Parts: sequence; C-alpha cells; structure tokens
Amino acid sequence: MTGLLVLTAVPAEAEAVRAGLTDPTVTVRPVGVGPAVAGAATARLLTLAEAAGRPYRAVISAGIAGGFAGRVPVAGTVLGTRSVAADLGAESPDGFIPIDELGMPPELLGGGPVVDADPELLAALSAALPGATAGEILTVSTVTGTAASTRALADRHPTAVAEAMEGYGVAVAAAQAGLAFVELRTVSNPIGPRDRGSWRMAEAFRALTEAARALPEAAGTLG
Ligand SMILES: O=C(O)c1cccc(C(=O)CC[C@H]2O[C@@H](n3cnc4c(=O)[nH]cnc43)[C@H](O)[C@@H]2O)c1
Repeated sequence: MTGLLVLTAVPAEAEAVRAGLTDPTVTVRPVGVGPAVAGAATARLLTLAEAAGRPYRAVISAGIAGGFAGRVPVAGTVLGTRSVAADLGAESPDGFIPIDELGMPPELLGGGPVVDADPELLAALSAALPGATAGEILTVSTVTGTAASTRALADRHPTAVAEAMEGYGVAVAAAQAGLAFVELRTVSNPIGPRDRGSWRMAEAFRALTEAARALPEAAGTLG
C-alpha cells in the first residue's frame, strides 16, 4: 500500500516538504490556494490512486500559516487538532453565525465546519515533533488583515493557534475517502494588520523541511 499523501498550496511549500524527505512512499503535491481548489484536487488524487490500486493510508495538509500572537511563535510548528472552516456561515448584527447553527438540514453540511485530526496520526506526529504547538487550525478564504478581524477571530476561536487557507478542504476530501488526516503548518507571519513584507518565509520553509522529516515515521505507526 502506498504511504502518505501530503498536499501543499504552492510549489515552494511542496519543495520545502520534499527537502525533508527521503522516503519514496511519501507523495507531495501542490494543489492550489484555498479550500475549494485544494479539496477538489485532493479528492481527485485520492480517487486516481484508488483506481490504480495504490490507495493512500493517510493525508496531510501542510504548508505555511499565520499564527495567533501569544499562542504560537513565528517560525514555530503547529499541529492541528481540528481543521475549522472559520468563515463558513453568516454574518449578523450580533456577530458571526457558524454554518451548523443556521438551521440547515445536517445532511447538507457533510461533517459540519470542523474536521477532527486522526487521533493516532496526531499522537505520532506530536511525539515526533515535541516542539510543535497543538491546537485548532482555522481555514479562511480571506487572509485576516486588520486588528479588528484578528480580535474577532481570536475571540471566536480561543483555542485556535493558526490560520491558513486549505486545511478544511483537504480534510473533507480525506474524510470522504475514509482516510486519516492531520494538518501540519509552520508560521510565516503573525495574524494581524497586513504587512506582507514582514512575513518570514525562509524561516517558515526551513521549519517545514525540519517538520517533514517526522512524517514517514509517524505514518508508519498507523494500523
Ligand atoms: O510570495 C511568495 O514568495 C510566496 C512563496 C510561497 C508561498 C506563498 C504564499 O503566499 C503561501 C500561501 C499559503 O500560505 C498560507 N498562509 C500563510 N500565512 C497566512 C495567513 O496569515 N492567513 C492565511 N493563510 C496563510 C495559506 O494557506 C496560503 O495558501 C508566497
């Protein structure tokens, strides 16, 4: 059986992951930015592998992320306990309403706006990456870029450690294929008022390469 499928958004992230890997059973693919394109591409890759008789055992959404200040340092590594579709829902004068509180039939919501990490794979990765911070990772379609929206998001998700743009989409594809899933991110920037020039991409990519070294061993612990 083929091993792990690691999905990143952009090629530079995929290269950083590959630089930490020597195990040929780990496949790394850049699948695009945002939950829809990443989810669709993941589903297609899983279907093709299954049809070819080489199904994957587990799926990782990996890449860089914004980190909540005070919860995770820039260049730190985060492991998602859950991947949360943080902007899927409705605005109201009283604040944001998550999609699962809008009264829609549950069957239209799939698993809802939250996908839990596979406990076994998460435990193995946490053991292999003792310096990583574990917590919720938010998936957003718009990068948070003001102090007000950062505060609102942090208040709504007091245990979230980071935000990125693909995890929930990849997680839904993995869940629908019945595969174990974990989101792994390294922090390139604090979430807050947009200052693209200050993003510490090189450090985040180096941390991603280091974190990737833990992937084959962790995946090997899956039953
Ligand atoms: O400009 C570049 O050189 C460059 C090189 C590689 C990657 C990028 C990206 O912009 C990666 C986009 C990817 O990163 C995630 N991300 C990073 N920080 C945040 C954030 O603060 N909020 C949300 N997402 C973030 C996200 O998953 C993007 O897909 C640029």
